[in-house]
Amino acid sequence: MDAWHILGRMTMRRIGLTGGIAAGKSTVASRMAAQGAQVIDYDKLTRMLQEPQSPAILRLAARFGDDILDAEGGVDRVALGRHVFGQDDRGRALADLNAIMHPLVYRMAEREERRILSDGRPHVVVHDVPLLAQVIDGLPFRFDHVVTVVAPVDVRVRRLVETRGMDRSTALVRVREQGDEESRLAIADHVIDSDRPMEQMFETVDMLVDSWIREME
Ligand SMILES: CC(C)(COP(=O)(O)OP(=O)(O)OC[C@H]1O[C@@H](n2cnc3c(N)ncnc32)[C@H](O)[C@@H]1O)[C@@H](O)C(=O)NCCC(=O)NCCS
Ligand SMILES: Nc1ncnc2c1ncn2[C@@H]1O[C@H](COP(=O)(O)OP(=O)(O)OP(=O)(O)O)[C@@H](O)[C@H]1O
Repeated sequence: MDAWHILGRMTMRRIGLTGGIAAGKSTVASRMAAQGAQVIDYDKLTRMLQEPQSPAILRLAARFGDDILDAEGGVDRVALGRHVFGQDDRGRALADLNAIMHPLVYRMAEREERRILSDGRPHVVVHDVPLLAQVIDGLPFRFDHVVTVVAPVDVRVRRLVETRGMDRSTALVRVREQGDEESRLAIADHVIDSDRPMEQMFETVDMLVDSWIREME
């Protein structure tokens, strides 16, 4: 183990955070940040890597065609989504998308973590990864704790309808597409139920962040 990893272990707690669509993961991540945690948002990293000039662009266009590009030369995510999810060879297309995106996303996450730790102070670093249960074995990180945010299917569907303007049947399809709640629960050592009043949920989040800070003392 090199000096960097020894230093990293002494000065950080690394947390994996996940949850199905509309389960409340972003709400929990924001609360963790407000309590002093540093959050690395993998969705945001993916979107940055799909902007013009990114090293992912040429490879995505070579695999999926120039029509996945928008007028500025970034990725048109709706068009890319159609290529990936709308084809017969969906499994193959998804594997190819992952093979292009994942190494780049992980490298950015590693860089971001190094930047956070560079002040030499102890940090709770939260990796906010929507598909954590699927990718956890391939990540170049091991987590001290994994948190999964959950809510019942009907609550998540209602949230998608009320806050994201989706119709009920589309919302149900989106929730079911991400139906693998069991694997999200299997990797978790803490489960946060977002089908409780916000203040109660925040109390749980605050207690967890406090306990991780104490683990570093
Ligand atoms: C395919 C893309 C362009 C579609 O974008 P769009 O904004 O239209 O939809 P959104 O991101 O909300 O995804 C739609 C649905 O597909 C699922 N999905 C997206 N990417 C993946 C993936 N790599 N594997 C399995 N399911 C996926 C999501 O969970 C969601 O339910 C986008 O999801 C994408 O770039 N995915 C790759 C993500 C990735 O590799 N992330 C790395 C971090 S682990
Ligand atoms: N405890 C709670 N009580 C009431 N509403 C909540 C609670 N937790 C989250 N919500 C609401 O649920 C909705 C979805 O939450 P959020 O955006 O955090 O989900 P998400 O899991 O990040 O979703 P996605 O992965 O789709 O981005 C938001 O409108 C949020 O305010």
